[in-house]
Amino acid sequence: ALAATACGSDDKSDGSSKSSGELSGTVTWWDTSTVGSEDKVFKKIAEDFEKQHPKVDVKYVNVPFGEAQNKFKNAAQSGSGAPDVIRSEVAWTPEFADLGYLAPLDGTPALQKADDFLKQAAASTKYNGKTYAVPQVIDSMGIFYNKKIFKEAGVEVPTTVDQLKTVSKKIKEKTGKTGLYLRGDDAYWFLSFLYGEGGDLVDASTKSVTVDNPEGVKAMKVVKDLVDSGAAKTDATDGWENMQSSFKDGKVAMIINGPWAVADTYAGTEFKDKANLGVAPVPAGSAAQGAPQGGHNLAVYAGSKNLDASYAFVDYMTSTKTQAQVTKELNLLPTRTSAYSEEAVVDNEIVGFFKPVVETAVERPWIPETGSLFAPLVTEYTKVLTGQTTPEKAAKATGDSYRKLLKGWK
Ligand SMILES: C[C@H]1O[C@H](O[C@H]2[C@H](O)[C@@H](O)[C@@H](O[C@H]3[C@H](O)[C@@H](O)[C@@H](O[C@H]4[C@H](O)[C@@H](O)[C@@H](O)O[C@@H]4CO)O[C@@H]3CO)O[C@@H]2CO)[C@H](O)[C@H](O)[C@@H]1N[C@H]1C[C@@H](CO)[C@H](O)[C@@H](O)[C@@H]1O
Repeated sequence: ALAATACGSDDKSDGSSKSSGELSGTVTWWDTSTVGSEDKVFKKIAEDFEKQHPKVDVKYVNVPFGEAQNKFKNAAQSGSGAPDVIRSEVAWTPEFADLGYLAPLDGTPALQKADDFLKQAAASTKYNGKTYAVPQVIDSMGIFYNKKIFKEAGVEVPTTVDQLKTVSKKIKEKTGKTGLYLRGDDAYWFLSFLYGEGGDLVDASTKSVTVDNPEGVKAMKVVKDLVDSGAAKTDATDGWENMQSSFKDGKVAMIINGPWAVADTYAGTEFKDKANLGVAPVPAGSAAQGAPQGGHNLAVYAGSKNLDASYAFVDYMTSTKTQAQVTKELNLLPTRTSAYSEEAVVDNEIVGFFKPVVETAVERPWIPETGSLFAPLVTEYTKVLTGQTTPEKAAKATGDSYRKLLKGWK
């Protein structure tokens, strides 16, 4: 069991007494994991923590990914209703830290064996020299493909955008199915094509906006061409559901996705036989190949009335053993180096594929504004894919929005 820190008075006004080092009180945890596939695993692990700390009551609250960020900011700002612990997406963490909403964790029981965390995962938890969260999962993206359809069409997995078009054409001819479902309502699905043209959204080292560089315009042309050529299909809304159901029902041969989608994908008719799911690197563009880095951290609300139990909970939820259990049950990638030598992780095929992908994933700038780059981008990205604007106009409009957001950037 996790020994609480022995310092401090036995009885605290906030009801979290630590007599004889025992933790007590309530820890409210906002989890953003996917309901129906991930949430039950995380809920069960939280209950295991309660068994180790009978006087602690973990109030598990599942808050949808699309709502949690603003919900937390509103609650933290108003000083009421914020949880003790939040599952803070990698881009939310620097923003929450900058706003003063997160408790620094250096030197607390929440952050044990800090050098055991992958450096890419730890990067999003550091802000102004302090650590404001503990990495829980790290992820990136790859091509998910249906081996049966590929076999039927007699094609190999594409390694470039050009091959993606050729392969999709052949799949259409041989099976009548569309090659790729390209998610059109979430700009995260644009990034690997942007990186493939040698572009990026911004360059934090020179404080310059780069999304409207020629590489950015080219990438917008690439994704437009995938849809216009019939290689890919897309939707302006309900992208997650449409992408997952098209792939799970065998209506498309490929999607681009990450480890967080594996549990849901395996529930599809096409993947009852898990061996039918193949995963491969995202296709290279004309200049480069690269996938974005994502993931989630656990952070403690600066205004928590039960810091001691919250620290212990975060440590438990991100421990080597817990990470190995999450990999075993959900195929998610650990953030602790030590977890990668746990038996359940060593043999995991999804981890085997995504570990090198994560290690070479394109680093994002962990500045407070980094998460805010997606809303203006998705507006233009969706319009390009649905023929409502041109690649040139979309890139320029996005760049202009970024220059308003990033004061003083070129
Ligand atoms: C627009 C958003 O832009 C950015 O988000 C980026 C994000 O930065 C990228 O990294 C990437 O995230 C990956 C993610 O890394 C990857 O793990 C996975 O996550 C899985 C979980 O694995 C799965 O367990 C489950 O949770 O489900 C998760 C999601 O499936 O997939 C994610 C990609 O989906 O892509 C995000 C963009 O989507 C902003 O950060 C905001 O989120 C912003 N939304 C705000 C917008 C506000 C109004 O404007 C609104 O008022 C606000 O309330 C909204 O918050």
